[in-house]
Amino acid sequence: MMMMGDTFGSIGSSMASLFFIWATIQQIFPNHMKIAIKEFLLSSFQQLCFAQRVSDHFTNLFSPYVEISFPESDEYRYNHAFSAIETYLGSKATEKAKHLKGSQLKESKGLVLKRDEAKVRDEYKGANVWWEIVTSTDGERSYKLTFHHRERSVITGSYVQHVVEEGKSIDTKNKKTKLFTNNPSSQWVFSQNMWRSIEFEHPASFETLAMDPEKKEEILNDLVAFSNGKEYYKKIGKAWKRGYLLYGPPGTGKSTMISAMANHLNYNIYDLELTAIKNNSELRKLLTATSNKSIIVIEDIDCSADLTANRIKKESNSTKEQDKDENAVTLSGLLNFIDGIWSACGQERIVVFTTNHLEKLDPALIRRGRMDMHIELSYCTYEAFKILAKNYLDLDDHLLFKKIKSLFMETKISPADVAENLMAKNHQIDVDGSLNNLIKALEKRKNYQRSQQDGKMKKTNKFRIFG
Ligand SMILES: Nc1ncnc2c1ncn2[C@@H]1O[C@H](COP(=O)(O)OP(=O)(O)OP(=O)(O)O)[C@@H](O)[C@H]1O
Repeated sequence: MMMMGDTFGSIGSSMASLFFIWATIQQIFPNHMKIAIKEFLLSSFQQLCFAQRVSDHFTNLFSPYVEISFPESDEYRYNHAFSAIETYLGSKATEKAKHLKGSQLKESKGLVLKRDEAKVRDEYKGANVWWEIVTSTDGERSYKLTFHHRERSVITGSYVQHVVEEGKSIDTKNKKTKLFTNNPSSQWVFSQNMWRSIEFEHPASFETLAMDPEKKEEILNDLVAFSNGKEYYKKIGKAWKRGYLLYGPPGTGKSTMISAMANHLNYNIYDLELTAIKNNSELRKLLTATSNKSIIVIEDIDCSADLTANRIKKESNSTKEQDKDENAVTLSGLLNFIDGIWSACGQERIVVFTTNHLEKLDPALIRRGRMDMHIELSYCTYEAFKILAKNYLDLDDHLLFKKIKSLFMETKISPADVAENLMAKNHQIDVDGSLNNLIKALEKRKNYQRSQQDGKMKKTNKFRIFG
């Protein structure tokens, strides 16, 4: 197969020879003969170029090979297929490669070893293909894929897609997760700078999350089924997204669970601060700028903007409501994103709302189908305590566990407060000290809850006597 580079190479060497001959002629022949020789040489060179082009044309016409090119940028935009191909080829059989390249990128989890060879052969469903990186004269890089024309349907039908998807999935596995927060619109520059991000390094995991093991298993299975559900969502014709509503008192692990979700799935987190958004149009721009494989979080949704107002009241005053739509983030704006047309703009998105006050939320916002799973995170149970004891004290059992178990049955305490008592002082684990601290805290709380209960009882009795 004749390649473009080869053509330039052979024309270049012919030109060099011509210049050499011309320099020799200049010294040997008289002037009148030089002109005739020059004309002869020029016409020979033109014929040579023409012959070369014709030869290339015929070589390509009769060559059984097909080539596809994947340039690094396409119409001034970065071509993401290029980097996916690069990752895929880089990861291909590094153990067999003789030339490797090691790099530690800022956004990558560890040292990455890649194959560093210009040409790579690959095999797919019995078909052989060759990849080569080529650089044009103006420095533009592209990947050239060559294969036999009889494999055309398998290569264009599924191989190319397989390479791009595999490359993207390797990138996702290696990539560090990020935590994004929205900037106020005064800082946006032509749809840029909407979000600022930092590396997300929270160590939370489902293993260390203290909650009922069965419930935890159910959530974990749901998340995994979601992330593997591409074909399923396509089949049923629904946007590939899922909503989780996390509710419960403060310190029960709602934020910790979001971190565990992100770490488990390797998704980015977009922490959406609704109070920094002026209207629905800004909300829409922000949400469409989020990436796939991400968790969009609105924490304390009951406190975020005016989303809890009664819709019946709104409907009775629709013109006022329209004005408001343009000047504020409204419930309808948010609902529109969650399951309206905008939700289909992205793939593989999880939306999480958290609240301490479930009763304050508009039922439209949390109805099933929008928020697919309602997860209650509640006070610490003995089962949850055992997970915290394992995390903080590396302990499966202890003499004091029996007493602690009976106290948990009568006392409401958040996992955050339990964790606080078990936490090592000066990084030295002190099992007895920590467990005794916890027992004291539980007893104190038990007495407080009893006195509250007694107070309530007295009030009710007073009411009965004088009522
Ligand atoms: N279920 C839990 N499992 C493990 N640790 C927990 C759990 N709940 C709370 N904690 C600990 O308590 C701290 C506070 O918890 P977290 O912020 O997740 O609670 P929250 O429910 O989001 O609270 P808030 O409603 O006040 O935002 C965490 O950093 C974590 O150490």
